[in-house]
Amino acid sequence: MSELGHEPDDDGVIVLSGLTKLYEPTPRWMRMFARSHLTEPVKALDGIDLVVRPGEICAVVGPNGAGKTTLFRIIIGLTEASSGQGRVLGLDVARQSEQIRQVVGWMPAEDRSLLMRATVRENLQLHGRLQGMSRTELQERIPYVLQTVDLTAKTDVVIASLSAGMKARVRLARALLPGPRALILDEPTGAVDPIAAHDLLKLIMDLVKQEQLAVLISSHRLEEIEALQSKALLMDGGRIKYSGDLDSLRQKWDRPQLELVMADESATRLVADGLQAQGLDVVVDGFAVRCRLGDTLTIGAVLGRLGASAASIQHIREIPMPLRDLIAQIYRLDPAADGGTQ
Ligand SMILES: Nc1ncnc2c1ncn2[C@@H]1O[C@H](COP(=O)(O)OP(=O)(O)OP(=O)(O)O)[C@@H](O)[C@H]1O
Repeated sequence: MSELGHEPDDDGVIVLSGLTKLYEPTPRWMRMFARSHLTEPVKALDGIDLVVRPGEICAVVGPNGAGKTTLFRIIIGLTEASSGQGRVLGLDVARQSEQIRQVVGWMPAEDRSLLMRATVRENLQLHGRLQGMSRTELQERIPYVLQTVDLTAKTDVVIASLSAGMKARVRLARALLPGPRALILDEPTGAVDPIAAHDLLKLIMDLVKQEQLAVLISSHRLEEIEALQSKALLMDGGRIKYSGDLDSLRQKWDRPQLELVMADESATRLVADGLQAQGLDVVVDGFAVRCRLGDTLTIGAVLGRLGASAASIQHIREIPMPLRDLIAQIYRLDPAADGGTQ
């Protein structure tokens, strides 16, 4: 085992196994003092297994309360797991959180963690010092991380005057300060407009490639997750609904739409009627007819049954399901999806 506890036969940077978190009810005596309290235990995580390797992005997706933030907080040692094991580069999340924070960059969801009246440099200096970095280290590292996130020109500007996109990049720069091997990004584009969000994600993808970082990222914007070409961990009520790459998820659950385009209205009507006669739900849009085939029908069989009217079809294409529909389908329809594959 190396200085960092890395085990040579283990290629996962982040390795979680059977991670469980139970938030206990607030003790009775404390309830009257607490702003909010729990009367029942809450199982926020229930047996989470995950491996994220160097150069890999894993998107953690789930509705509010699914357990995403709890998972992240356990990895960086802000919350203790109730059972199971978590390792980052072989370091134990429960016992070695200080060392873990030196190899993991954490980007929290909100700007609240930034000092609004201090400059970008002052924010990074404060954060670095709190993380135990020396002044000399910071003198070298701050210009480097600001250049990485393209904020050199804003080094001595106060945070309050920056756009939401720039503030997000400051939070990313802060996560990069220790020269991390892994990044944990909680809703990095939450308050950011779509163009700045696109640039931020592009930056993250380039960084992952160049520095072979292992990344865990949560986002409610599923189109962003698709663009990241990441693995996905779908969570619900603290449990895994699916774990694996997006291509396999598509292969397993995608029910693409079939679009047939004809040259005129009468041909369109004929084809639409022919599809309806096969029991398909049909949408007509101009001279295009769209339908989903379901699990059992093939395009060949459908066209064969259309008979002579198939000759009037000018163009056929399959339209993949948008990722949000695909994921919604997994959450809605498929209890058997629980646990998925790695
Ligand atoms: N400190 C806490 N004490 C008690 N319960 C908590 C605490 N933090 C989270 N929970 C509960 O644990 C569950 C998971 O919450 P968590 O914040 O991890 O989910 P999330 O997926 O990050 O949600 P969101 O998308 O809303 O941020 C929820 O039921 C939440 O109410």
